[in-house]
Amino acid sequence: MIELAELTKRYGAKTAVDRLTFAVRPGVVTGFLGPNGAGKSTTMRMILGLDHPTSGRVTIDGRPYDRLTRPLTYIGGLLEAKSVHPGRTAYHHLLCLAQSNGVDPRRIDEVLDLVGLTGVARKRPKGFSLGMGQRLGIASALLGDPRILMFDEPVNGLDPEGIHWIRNLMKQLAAGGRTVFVSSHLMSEMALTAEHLVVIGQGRLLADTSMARFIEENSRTFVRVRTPEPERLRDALAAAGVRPEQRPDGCLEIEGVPASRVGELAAEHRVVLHELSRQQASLEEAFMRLTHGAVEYQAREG
Ligand SMILES: Nc1ncnc2c1ncn2[C@@H]1O[C@H](COP(=O)(O)OP(=O)(O)OP(=O)(O)O)[C@@H](O)[C@H]1O
Repeated sequence: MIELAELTKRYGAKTAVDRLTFAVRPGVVTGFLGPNGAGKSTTMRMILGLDHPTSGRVTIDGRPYDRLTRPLTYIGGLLEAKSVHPGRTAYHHLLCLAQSNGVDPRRIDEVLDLVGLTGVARKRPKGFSLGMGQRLGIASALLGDPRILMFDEPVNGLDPEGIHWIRNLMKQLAAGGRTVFVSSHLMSEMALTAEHLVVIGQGRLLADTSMARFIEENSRTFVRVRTPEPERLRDALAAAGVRPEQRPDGCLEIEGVPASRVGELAAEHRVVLHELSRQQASLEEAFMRLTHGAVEYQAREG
């Protein structure tokens, strides 16, 4: 488990991370979201001991990162910035990490195989594509077979097959009881991967909740109906105290009543329906609604 308590980081007058308190628990993939500059990378760097908090603390299974012996066996991290020595082959990069963390070198072939880099193990990463670099970063994170994994934008540069692979890998790791904490700007991808969400804006915690609840609480859910007899349906609904809203495309929208009830009322009054569906906003819409006031860098519309 990763635990943050009042974690704060200031750069001069700029507060990048502002009293963040939350826990990332095992068993589910936890998504970490926030607009550009919200403080996600700074938070992740502090978790891995790469940046020192101005105040507050963060612990990995109860201990700060710099107090872990053989840290790679506790937490594996993939951060956006590449930290691969350009002169070493992929295999040697992993070997150095294994040796400094007391990891059995036999694990190297396992992780290279797992990320699909066995064929280029003896090549230098400077010739790697962005996607191959990401895969090597993921191999490094998995090397110590840690209970906690943290990925900053892991799908960056990956092709659709690679994205599918990393999504399933994260889900499998979580299903096996590991703690998986992942940031991404791709909302559709996050919606498919994470079960729990932590959302920050301007360094502050905005939400720490399940994916389903996050969407429900930050969006409008309604029933959409299309009928060739809108007046008759409107009367049938009005008789039951339900007031639909007419949309320019001819559909009716109804809030606060389940789709099943709308269908029953239409059936009772023998009104033909061409469409009856429950509409819920996407994660992207819910995210935009919640973070609207916390966006630091915003382009002008138009
Ligand atoms: N070394 C630094 N010195 C000064 N300011 C910094 C430094 N690192 C980060 N910041 C500032 O702290 C804030 C948070 O940055 P951070 O990179 O953590 O955000 P982020 O959520 O990861 O953003 P993005 O989604 O764009 O990657 C930003 O305003 C950034 O400019």
